[in-house]
Amino acid sequence: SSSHPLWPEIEHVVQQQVEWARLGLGDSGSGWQLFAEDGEMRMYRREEEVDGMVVDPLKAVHIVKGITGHEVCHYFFSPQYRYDWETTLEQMTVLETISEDTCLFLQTHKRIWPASQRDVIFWSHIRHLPNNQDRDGPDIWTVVNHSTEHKDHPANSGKCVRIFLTVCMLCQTRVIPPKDGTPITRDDISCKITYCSVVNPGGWAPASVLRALYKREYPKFLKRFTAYVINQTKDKQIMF
Ligand SMILES: CC(C)(C)c1cc(CCc2ccccn2)cc(-c2ccc(S(=O)(=O)CCO)cc2)c1
Repeated sequence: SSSHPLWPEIEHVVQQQVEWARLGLGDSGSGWQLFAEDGEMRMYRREEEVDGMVVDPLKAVHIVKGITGHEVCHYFFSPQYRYDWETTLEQMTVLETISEDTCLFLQTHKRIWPASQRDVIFWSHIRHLPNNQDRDGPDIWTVVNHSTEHKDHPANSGKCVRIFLTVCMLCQTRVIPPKDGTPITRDDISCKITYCSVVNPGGWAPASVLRALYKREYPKFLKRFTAYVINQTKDKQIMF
């Protein structure tokens, strides 16, 4: 509900992330390095450090056939599916259901050797930005996850190092209606995904270790997640 204390921050961060995700990668001078490619998926990162810690922003663009942006965002946002696709997840708790499109999560992730175990608290918001203003404008679905504090779970109070993240999953659905006017099937749809992520690993971890971990884990994550959505939706009615 828009009266929740987090609402102004949610509104601001969602607008900012949608703008950021919709920006291209700029010219080569903007520092984005292509570090992973797999079929239609292209993953870019920039090398950035904050207080000596690696916080390399990541931007991935992927085009997936047979699913819609609404379906991608539905499976990314909804807590009930997360253990199916988030394999680094050890424990997920919904601390608060702020509204039907906004939740507060506490997640502990499995330890990724040699870094120590991490946890994260973030709000997650799903939003449909229809293109009703101009017909051929993009119809966008997005999920934004952004770290926040919680009075009952102070950072670094237990066994885990607290990480901080901002993640935006932005999707644009493309439909090519069949010429003969027959109903649209999954062969006629595709989804352009822009996934932006900045993960601050919290406690100190060697830059080389983190960069190797990011390089290995991120491509796996996006491939696994999109394959999961394809598999979950293949025999279901299209969710536009
Ligand atoms: C390695 C990397 C892929 C960057 C990574 C490592 C870890 C585990 C914690 C961690 C971080 C840094 C170093 C070691 N372990 C967590 C995450 C992470 C967590 C959450 C989300 S989310 O968008 O909120 C989807 C819901 O889970 C995305 C990414 C990423």
